[in-house]
Amino acid sequence: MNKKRSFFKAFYHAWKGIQQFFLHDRNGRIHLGAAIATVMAGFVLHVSNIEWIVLLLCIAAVISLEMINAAIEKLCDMVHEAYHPTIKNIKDISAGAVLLVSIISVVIAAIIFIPKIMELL
Ligand SMILES: Nc1ncnc2c1ncn2[C@@H]1O[C@H](COP(=O)(O)OP(=O)(O)OP(=O)(O)O)[C@@H](O)[C@H]1O
Repeated sequence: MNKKRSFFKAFYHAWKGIQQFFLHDRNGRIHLGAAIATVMAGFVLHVSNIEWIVLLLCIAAVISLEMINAAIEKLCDMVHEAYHPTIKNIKDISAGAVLLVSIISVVIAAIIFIPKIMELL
């Protein structure tokens, strides 16, 4: 297979992964909803270019980490479905990474949005 073909094939598989996550994963749909709400708030509250960059980076960080977390969970379930302390440790650390970035993203969103909401009141 030539390089150009394999590049498009890899792109196609990655796109299928994104589709699978947003359509069939409960957390994927929740994160997609939160991302759409954030973007809508950005338009309504007229955020600046730099604020858009920060918000989009937060959205990308949270969603991509959640995708990796979902993949790790699936791998764990395939390798060892029954209870195992190491699986617990792996899943907890993976979920903790998502929680950490999510909390920081909420704080960043609050820093950007709250003053703009206050101005409207
Ligand atoms: N096989 C296992 N062995 C030990 N602990 C597990 C195991 N499976 C799940 N757990 C524990 O349960 C928690 C939740 O795991 P689970 O796989 O249900 O993920 P989740 O956060 O509920 O994600 P989702 O909502 O996507 O299913 C883990 O963080 C871990 O503490």
